Amino acid sequence: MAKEAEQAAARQAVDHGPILVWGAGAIGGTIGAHLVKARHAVVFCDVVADHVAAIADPARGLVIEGPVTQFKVVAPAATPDQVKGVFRRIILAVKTHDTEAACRALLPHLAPDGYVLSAQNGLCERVIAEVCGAHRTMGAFVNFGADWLEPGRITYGNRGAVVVGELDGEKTPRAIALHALLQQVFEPDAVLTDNIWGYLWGKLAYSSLLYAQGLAAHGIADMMARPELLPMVRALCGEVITVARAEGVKPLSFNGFDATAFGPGGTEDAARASMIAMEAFNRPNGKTHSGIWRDLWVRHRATPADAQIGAVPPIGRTHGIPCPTLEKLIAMIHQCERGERPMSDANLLELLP
Ligand SMILES: NC(=O)C1=CN([C@@H]2O[C@H](COP(=O)(O)OP(=O)(O)OC[C@H]3O[C@@H](n4cnc5c(N)ncnc54)[C@H](OP(=O)(O)O)[C@@H]3O)[C@@H](O)[C@H]2O)C=CC1
Ligand SMILES: CC(C)(CO)C(=O)C(=O)O
Repeated sequence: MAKEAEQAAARQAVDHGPILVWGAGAIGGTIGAHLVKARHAVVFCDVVADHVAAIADPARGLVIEGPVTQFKVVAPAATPDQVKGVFRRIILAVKTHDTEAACRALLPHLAPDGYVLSAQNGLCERVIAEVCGAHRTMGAFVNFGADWLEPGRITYGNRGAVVVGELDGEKTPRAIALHALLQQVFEPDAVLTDNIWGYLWGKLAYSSLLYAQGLAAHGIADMMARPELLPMVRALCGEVITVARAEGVKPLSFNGFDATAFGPGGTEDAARASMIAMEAFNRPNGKTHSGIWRDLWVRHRATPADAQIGAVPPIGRTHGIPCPTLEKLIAMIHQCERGERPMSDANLLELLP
């Protein structure tokens, strides 16, 4: 069957009813707003009552702004206790550490033949599968940049990789349909993969660099432009990728991040080239600093460190793989959360092996 015909058949078979976006912040709000703009029925759910009120209010609405696009949509929105109905497609975009609580709250609204798509960082698909069932869990990897500014306002800072895939790698009709939908309404370069775990572990390795940036004053591109940090970058990514390989996962590359360069046999030259490529990807971006930096220094709230990169050292221990640089980074992040360590570019030097 031709690709277009296959996508159309898949859509007809599985695209029924409105999409519920659970967690309407930077990521959920940006994807959901694009769906609404393309005239798809979307219901937003978020715990921030004033954000919910803004999205549903024609006088306020959900505004997407920034260098990529600017528009406003108005859509039905509710706090978790107000959500009504059962949905076949739920996009989950809460912070990693809120995943289990959100899954338990959304469970009554998930159709028996529906699915939850994790538009998140970390290994959230494991948690969703535990609560909702593996057959009702779809994987996603997102690397576009967005920030929630205030109720009803989100900056879409830069395009980035968007990937979807079933946990077992099968190209099911629902995965084909969802991929086609995201390509049409949001990211033309969206990818349908048979190795979603490879992308998720790749993003975990990249995320370790985003956590490191969270300790510093300068942004992601500036951190990648510091050659003296190459050993830190190699140590952090190397630890994550070594654990991934022990788990039987082959981490994948994206947006300048070269998973091979940081894996077994990866050379210093290849790692340096990847740092340069990551700098080039991030340099023009409207989102200059990581979400972790924003949690620490703008929103003054706890980061998802333990639920995200913090998941790696315990998995490493089951394989006898130590992760000393990651553990040091997590401890430093917690010092920042407690107000015991100021933001400083010099923090990164402490992570040199
Ligand atoms: N922002 C970015 O550029 C990127 C983010 N990611 C990942 O995407 C995921 C979402 O992050 P992001 O959009 O930035 O986060 P945001 O904090 O902007 O949005 C999450 C929203 O979900 C709300 N929320 C928390 N708990 C619940 C719940 N139980 N039910 C419903 N809503 C809830 C939050 O409220 P409250 O604030 O009160 O907790 C917040 O409004 C994370 O895993 C992140 O790491 C991935 C790539 C890029
Ligand atoms: C910086 C970004 C958008 C990846 O490029 C990210 O994933 C984050 O802030 O958590």
